[in-house]
Amino acid sequence: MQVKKLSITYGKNQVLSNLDCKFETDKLNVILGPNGTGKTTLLDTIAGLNKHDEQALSGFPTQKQLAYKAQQLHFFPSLTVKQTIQLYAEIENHPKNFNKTSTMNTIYNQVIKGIIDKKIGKLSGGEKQVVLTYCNCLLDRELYLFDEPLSGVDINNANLIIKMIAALVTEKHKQVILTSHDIELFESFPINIVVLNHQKCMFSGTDHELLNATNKAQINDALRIILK
Ligand SMILES: Nc1ncnc2c1ncn2[C@@H]1O[C@H](COP(=O)(O)OP(=O)(O)OP(=O)(O)O)[C@@H](O)[C@H]1O
Repeated sequence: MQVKKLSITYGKNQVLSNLDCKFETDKLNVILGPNGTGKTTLLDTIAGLNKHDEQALSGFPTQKQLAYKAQQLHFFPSLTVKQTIQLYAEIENHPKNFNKTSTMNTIYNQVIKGIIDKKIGKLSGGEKQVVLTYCNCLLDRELYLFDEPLSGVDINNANLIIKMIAALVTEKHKQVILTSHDIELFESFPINIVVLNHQKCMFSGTDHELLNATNKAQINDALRIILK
C-alpha cells in the first residue's frame, strides 16, 4: 500500500503536502507525529472520507473491505456489550460465524465475558475502547484502521488492545494501520513506522531501519532526532 504525492487541504489549511509513504502488509503500521500533523487526516483519506488525487493512493483495498475505528468512539449507550457484539455480527451478515483468533478468544474469556451484560454507556472509557476494538476485530475485512486506539486506556488494557490488533496481522494475515503517540508499547511486534511532521512524511520504514538511520538504540531517542 503506497501513498505518493498526497496533498490534502481543509479550506486554506494545507495539512499534507506531496506526502510519500508506504505501508507493509505483514506488519503493524504505526503512524506517529505531533498533534495536528495529519495522522487522522491520512487515515480519513485512506478510508475514502477526503477528496484526493486518485493516483495518490495505490494498493489499498476498496472501502467495503475496510474497517475504521475512529478516534471518537461510536456506540449506542443503552445497548449491552452482548447486544453491541450482536450488532457488529449483523453488519457482517454471518452472525454465528465470526472467525475469532485465539487471542480474541482469550480476551473474550479474560475481559468481555465479565462485562457482557453491562450497558456500553456505563463502561469506563478504557473498557469501551477494549469492547469496541474487540467488535472491530470481529469484522472480516482486508484492512483495519485504528485512530489512537490507546487513548485514555491504562497499561493493562493497552496491552490487551495491542494484542488484539496485532493478532489481525499475525494470526489472520490482515492489514492494519493505526495512529499512536506511544511507539514503545508496540515494540515487541513486527512494526512499520510512518512519521508525519510539517505536512510531510519524515520517515517510513521498520523500527530497525529507524534505529540504523539515526544511530540510536532507543526508538524514542530516534524519533526525537527525526522530529527535530
Ligand atoms: N474536517 C476538518 N476540517 C477542517 N480542518 C480539519 C479537519 N480535520 C482536521 N483538521 C485540521 O487538520 C489538521 C490536522 O488534523 P488531524 O486531526 O489530522 O491531526 P492529528 O495528527 O491526527 O492530530 P492529533 O494527534 O491531535 O489527533 C489540524 O490543524 C486540524 O485542525
